[in-house]
Amino acid sequence: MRKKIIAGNWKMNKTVADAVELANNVKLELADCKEVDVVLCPPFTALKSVSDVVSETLINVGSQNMSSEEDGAYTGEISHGMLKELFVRYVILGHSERREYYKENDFWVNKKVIKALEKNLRPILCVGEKLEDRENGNTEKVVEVQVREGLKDVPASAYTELVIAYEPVWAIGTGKVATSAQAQEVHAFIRGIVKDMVGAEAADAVRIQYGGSMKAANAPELLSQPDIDGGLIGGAALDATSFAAIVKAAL
Ligand SMILES: O=C[C@H](O)COP(=O)(O)O
Repeated sequence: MRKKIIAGNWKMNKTVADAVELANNVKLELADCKEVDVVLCPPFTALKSVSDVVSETLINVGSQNMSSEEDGAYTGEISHGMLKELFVRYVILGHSERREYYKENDFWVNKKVIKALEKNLRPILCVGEKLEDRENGNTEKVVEVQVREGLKDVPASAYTELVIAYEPVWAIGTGKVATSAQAQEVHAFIRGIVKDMVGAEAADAVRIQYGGSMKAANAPELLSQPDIDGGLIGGAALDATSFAAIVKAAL
């Protein structure tokens, strides 16, 4: 039985003061939540403060990116060591906004996934098709390449640690949520690719989150699908009550 995982991706929102307030409000609702893995992913600037707020709770902290390199002359980058020092446990990698606006490609995303696993951080690998891919019938083709390339050379034993987030780009921040049937179909497809890559045991163990306009109202149906193991939440994670309602839907 896979434990559900609900992660809030705060994206480029929240000053340190706002982040502390939000984390405190989430803590009031979810500090002792054992049944679901809860992860807060604030901007880099608020990681330390949010880690401090949730330090005595079961809530995890994640970052929204990570460098594939160790350290050195990489202006603007943040390394695994810097994140671990702030008690970061999860790293979102290959989010569609990074792929689209910062031209991150599967090669670099894969390097980051490998580095994160090597350093005992848990990658959340984001994959998903654009609207034109879906309209042209290319959803599976696009998602398959992102999964195979993003997870290239990852051993079967690591699939209990990593998380895949299926985020149809057309559903992100648009209010257009994939239907539970559409999402389930792609999640089952992704699990099939993992099975083909590294075997049935890893495919059964890997957690696959859905992301894209998930909120309290649609979460119960999405989360009741057999291959949907959680959510990567954007907009609805910026409010503690709505985020907590999604976590409660996963119980
Ligand atoms: O990382 C989160 C996703 O991009 C979903 O964002 P959203 O819930 O605002 O659509």
